[in-house]
Amino acid sequence: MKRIFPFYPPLTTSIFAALISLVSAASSYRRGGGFFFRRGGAGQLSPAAPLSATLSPDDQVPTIDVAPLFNEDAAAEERRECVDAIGRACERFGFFNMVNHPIDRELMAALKEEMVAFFAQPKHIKMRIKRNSETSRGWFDDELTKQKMDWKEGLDLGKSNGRWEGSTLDGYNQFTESERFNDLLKAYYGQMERIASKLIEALATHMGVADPSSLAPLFAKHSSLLRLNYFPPCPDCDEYLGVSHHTDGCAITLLLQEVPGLQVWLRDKQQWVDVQPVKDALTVNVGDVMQIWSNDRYPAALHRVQANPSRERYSIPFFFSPQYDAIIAPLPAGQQPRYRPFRWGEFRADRIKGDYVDLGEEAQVDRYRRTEA
Ligand SMILES: O=C(O)CCC(=O)C(=O)O
Ligand SMILES: [Fe+2]
Repeated sequence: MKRIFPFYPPLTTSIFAALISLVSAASSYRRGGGFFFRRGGAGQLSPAAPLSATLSPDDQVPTIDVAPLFNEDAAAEERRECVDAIGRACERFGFFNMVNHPIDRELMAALKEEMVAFFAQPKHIKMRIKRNSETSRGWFDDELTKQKMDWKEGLDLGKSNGRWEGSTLDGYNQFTESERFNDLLKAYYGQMERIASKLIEALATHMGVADPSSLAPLFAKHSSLLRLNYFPPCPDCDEYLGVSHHTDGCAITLLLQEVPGLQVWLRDKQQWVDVQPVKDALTVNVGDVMQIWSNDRYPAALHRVQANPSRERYSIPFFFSPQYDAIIAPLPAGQQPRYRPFRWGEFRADRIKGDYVDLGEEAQVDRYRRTEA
């Protein structure tokens, strides 16, 4: 298969250092085992669990042309079809690939180039911006998902309360030493904000919210996270995953990925399905907040990333989350709400507590589920 990124020697030293590290940095955006996930025994969750051959082409994550959402001149019918396709994909898969999005291709290419150069630096340079007990943002190579070390490195950056500067419950940004890279990250983040807002509006439309633009104020001062992932080749793919199974704790995630490895748990087939990268597409998935807003109509997608024995992989998820003071509650009128309202910042703060100490199972949005529902 075509290598998308230039080859850089795997940074195995940092990974081994991470493996023997006593730091237990539980993920800020990880959890799994949602209520839709019926465990089929440990084997089903293990990295090497085989995919069954019973899938049909209908069971593949759909690719959707999203141009009508962004084109002012698009016919209403075209826009409706697009919204329908997105809604249906979110109901069944919690995932879709979107093509014909308006992201600047040159910006994407430049960002990828800088990302590869960043992770190729020696560990002691990356350590200068290591995330720590004061800030959840920066570089890391000690991510735990489901209390298990992920086979990857990452770099987290994002606005806090709508600003790049300052410190909030997520901590503060630690920028890289490359001004060009920092500028590209900010520019890309800006494009993600715009596209994610449109997708939120599309889903609000699909679920019949009276004013689909009414969610926009909940993101006015958001603290969404841009994460850069680097997955070095892994000598023991039977033992490790790039990222263990989890759902994303945001509203929706927009993911740039070019090398296979990502899989989603298909509930109706009770098996893992590859989320194949599509050229020039961005992959979108449903997070916990959207599950609650939709009152379970769009369940947060349970997904994982397989490790690869020979091939490097990079990915860039953008986790679009509401602002801290947003009250999250199911939106559809005329339905029994399955969750009680909660303040987003409270949940986020609890999740961050698990970042630096292994507190066992992380905070889950399921704690807001009404037992009588
Ligand atoms: O790398 C990917 O394809 C997905 C990564 C992911 O799920 C995450 O960072 O939350
Ligand atoms: Fe994820």
